[in-house]
Amino acid sequence: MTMKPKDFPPGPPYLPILGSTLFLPRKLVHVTMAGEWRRKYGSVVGLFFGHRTVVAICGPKEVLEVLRREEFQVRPNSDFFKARSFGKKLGVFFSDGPFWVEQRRFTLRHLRDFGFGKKSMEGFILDEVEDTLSYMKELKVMQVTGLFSVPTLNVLWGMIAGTRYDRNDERLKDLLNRLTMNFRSGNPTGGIINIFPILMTIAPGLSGFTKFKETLVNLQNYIGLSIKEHEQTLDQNNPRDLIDVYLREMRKQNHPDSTFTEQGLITICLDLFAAGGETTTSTLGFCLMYMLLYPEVQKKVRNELDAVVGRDRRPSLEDRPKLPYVEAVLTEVFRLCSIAPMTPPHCVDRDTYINGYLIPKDSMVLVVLYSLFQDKEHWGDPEVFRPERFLDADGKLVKDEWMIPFGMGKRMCLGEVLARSVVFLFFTSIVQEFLLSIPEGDTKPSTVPLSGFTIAPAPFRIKVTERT
Ligand code: HEM
Repeated sequence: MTMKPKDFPPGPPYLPILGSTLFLPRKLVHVTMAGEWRRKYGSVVGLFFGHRTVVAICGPKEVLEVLRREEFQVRPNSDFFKARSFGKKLGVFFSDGPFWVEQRRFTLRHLRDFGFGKKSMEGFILDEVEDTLSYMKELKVMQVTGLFSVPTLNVLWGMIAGTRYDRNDERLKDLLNRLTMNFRSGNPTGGIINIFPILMTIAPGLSGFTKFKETLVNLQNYIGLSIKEHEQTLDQNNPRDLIDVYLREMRKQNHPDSTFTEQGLITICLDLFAAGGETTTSTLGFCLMYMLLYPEVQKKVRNELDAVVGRDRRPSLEDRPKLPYVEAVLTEVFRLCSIAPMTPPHCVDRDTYINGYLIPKDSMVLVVLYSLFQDKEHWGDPEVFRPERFLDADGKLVKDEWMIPFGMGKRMCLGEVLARSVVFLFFTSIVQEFLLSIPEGDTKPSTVPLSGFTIAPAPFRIKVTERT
């Protein structure tokens, strides 16, 4: 029988072996955690995944506190998470300690060199924007799901591997579809396999692990192939992309304790691929959805773009400070849609306390960002789409400390600058170029999202009409 430690936070019932598993909601876990559970048990909720102690942080004040405190910045030692990185803690997403510090710093620094936060990143993105606009012009009516998958991936892959793919590349389409299925089949707790890693061995088919593994191996091979090509053409003095600089570092640090290995490189590429593609694509999908649902907001965005940018050139990142209404709309989409309603699981590296409750060493910590974005007391009408909440009486953008869709502190998203830039440039260029509407005969898109590791819009179609 699982023993509840003294001072462990209250939470749903738990059973021998199964722990609290039966009482976990199947879909949109974060909604139950920030709503029903917070009301019933408080902001810090204790759970058991099998024998493992787990704590869900369901209140805004506590979320901000946990993201600031040092002891919460490690990742759980999970066989399932390690299954995606050759049975080890590699890459950036699920690693920690000095290994993570070195790899995160290196990745961030070199992505910056190849375009993060600099003009050259804008060039990568704008090429993809033009390609997408031509595609939309041709189709006129289209499914939004999938519309942005290849272009957003191309931006990322351009910086990582120096290549871009055609929208119709069959192998890439297949990989993206599988990746999306993996994303949708899990949930931010890591899902059933994370709770019972034994399922990977005793019921791989039934638990979904076989499919997960198949996609993973496909992706690893895909990345591995690109690494081999880079190895053959590497010029140490003229690195072309992230893979080149990583290979150069591997050769430089050629000793057994080096954190730079080929498996490590594959995992970093996989992390960026998985963390960056689906999230940015879904955000853009939601942006378009809200433009269909709120035509008056769409009109205001277009008016602001016409006044500030005009129609003779595309919006650029330099325009951002002059477009407060656009920024308010994007912030409201980030708030209301909560693409990452929970961070990937954190963990504690020592016994610690929050609100007087014990969080035992090695407990998994689920951080519900959604609780910040939906707090009634803070927002008044959190369920309403109202970009004006981020503008003051003079129409200037108002910063809100609770708007942390990319997390906060040491583990905060490594791709924030890139993601915000991609979303801004695609969104503004599309609204500048087209009038967006619901296709004749279609019903209004549903704002009820699809569940998964992250949140995605349910499929809907859009009609684009070129402006005269
Ligand atoms: C709208 C898009 C995105 C959103 C909302 C988002 C959100 C987040 C959040 C909430 C975290 C977790 C922070 C934590 O664990 O406390 C995270 C981590 C991370 N994100 Fe993003 N992200 C987005 C796009 C991207 C992109 C484009 C990339 C890649 C270039 C990326 C790479 C990562 C990585 C590598 C981590 C793990 C960082 C670490 O553990 O040190 N993300 N992201």
